[in-house]
Amino acid sequence: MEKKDSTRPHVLIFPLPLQGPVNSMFKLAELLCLAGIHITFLVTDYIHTRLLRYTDIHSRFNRYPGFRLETISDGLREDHPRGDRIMELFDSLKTNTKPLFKELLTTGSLGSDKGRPITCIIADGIMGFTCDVANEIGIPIIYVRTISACCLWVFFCLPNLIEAGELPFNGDDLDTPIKSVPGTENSLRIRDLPSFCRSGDICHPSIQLYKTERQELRRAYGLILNTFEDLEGSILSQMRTVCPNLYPIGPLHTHLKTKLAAESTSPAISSNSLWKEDKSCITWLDSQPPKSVIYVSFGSLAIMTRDQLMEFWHGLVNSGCKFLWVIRPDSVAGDSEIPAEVAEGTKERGYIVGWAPQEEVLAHPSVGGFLTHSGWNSTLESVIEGKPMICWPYFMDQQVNSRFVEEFWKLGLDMKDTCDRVIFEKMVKDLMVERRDEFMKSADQMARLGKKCLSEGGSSYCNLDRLIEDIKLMGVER
Ligand SMILES: O=c1ccn([C@@H]2O[C@H](COP(=O)(O)OP(=O)(O)O[C@H]3O[C@H](CO)[C@@H](O)[C@H](O)[C@H]3O)[C@@H](O)[C@H]2O)c(=O)[nH]1
Repeated sequence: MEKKDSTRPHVLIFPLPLQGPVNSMFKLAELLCLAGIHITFLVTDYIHTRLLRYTDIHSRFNRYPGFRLETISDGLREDHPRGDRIMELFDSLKTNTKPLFKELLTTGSLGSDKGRPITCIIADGIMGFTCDVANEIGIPIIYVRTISACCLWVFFCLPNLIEAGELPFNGDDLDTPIKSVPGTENSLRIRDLPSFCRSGDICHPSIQLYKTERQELRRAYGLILNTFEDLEGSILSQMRTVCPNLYPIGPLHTHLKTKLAAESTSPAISSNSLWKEDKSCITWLDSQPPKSVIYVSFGSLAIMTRDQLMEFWHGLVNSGCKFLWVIRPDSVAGDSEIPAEVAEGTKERGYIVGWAPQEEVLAHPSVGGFLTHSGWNSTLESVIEGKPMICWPYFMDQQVNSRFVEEFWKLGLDMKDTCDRVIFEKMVKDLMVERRDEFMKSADQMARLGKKCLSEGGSSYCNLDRLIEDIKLMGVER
């Protein structure tokens, strides 16, 4: 018998309002839409304004009649530098957005999509207030974390690190090995832990926030991760000992492309970018020899000093490699203009844009390597395209990711804690020429495994099927 509309699954998706998480949660939303699940996607007003300005999000989701975009306030002034002062954003979400979220779910329009109530919430696990509300009103919640499993595992182990006296760190030697993160074979050093772990203060707000992740994530029905077994299997096994119901369904962007291709549906032409994409760089790449270009981008939040910019510039020029460099207008501290020397000198050797269509860039045959800040989306996008990386982590999970790239996965070089033109020049030459074969062997293999896990019977394919089944059951049970 046909189920009544009111028992059809209707998922509310609420991402953390930052570029990386919004990006991957849209991919997840589209994967669920393809499975016939109704989605209400909740974004903050700030994110909504940028999506309307830089994407054609509405026409893109038009093909899914069950998709709706809704907005909520993050409680901050419009000109607040959210990306720069993330803890203030977190605090405001908890204080100001939480009551609005509850109101939307209990009295507002969210639950009234033609009589189809919300049957499941999928929210970023760092926004624990969503779980408070979900539990209060009796809606099952599944958490998502859009960082790597390896970083999340370090968060899970923070209480162990504190108990063992490895944190707070009051020493001088950042190469001190870490012993209280099982499964990492003592290969992590203090410098490879999330940046806030270097603080000698146990009361540091980030330590206080992330040390509760293990308990926090266990409050939810399960945890969705944008990763895959062949990449992070040993860490996922460790995580399952404390958080058994994991859904590793990544890499999400390729998972979506694979599903769309299987349905003979054209992939989305628009992106989820919160900046204006400059597609002219693709034309420039078209004119370059295969694998000759190093792509340089530090994601949506990282900020460098003018000195650091100049060190990178000289290193790139001295390496003799062509480069494509994303310099966001807000990415150089105190400077919105690219120095004339850099702009002028780049004409011969490379191309600079304010924001690139990154997935397309990394898939381009002319790109041979990636200088990245090691944000998790960028890392996965590089892994799946088989492009080796030089990692210059800026903060948080990026410190852990960059260590895994070099030490565990052998996919590139970790340049954390230094920004020196000579070191960088050598690394570019190693990545692109001298040690190319060594890196390409691991990169090709991991890219192959990353695609295989998305084909029928593959781990991410099966985990997505399981997630969809579980969501559908929640719809029937409510
Ligand atoms: O010119 C550009 C630069 C980036 N991107 C996209 O922007 C996203 C950037 O995401 P990510 O690489 O994860 O970096 P951040 O924007 O810095 O992401 C934040 O969120 C991530 C988790 O989602 C964390 O891993 C990071 O540490 C955190 O800084 C990626 O999908 C890129 O494809 C573009 O489209 N064009």
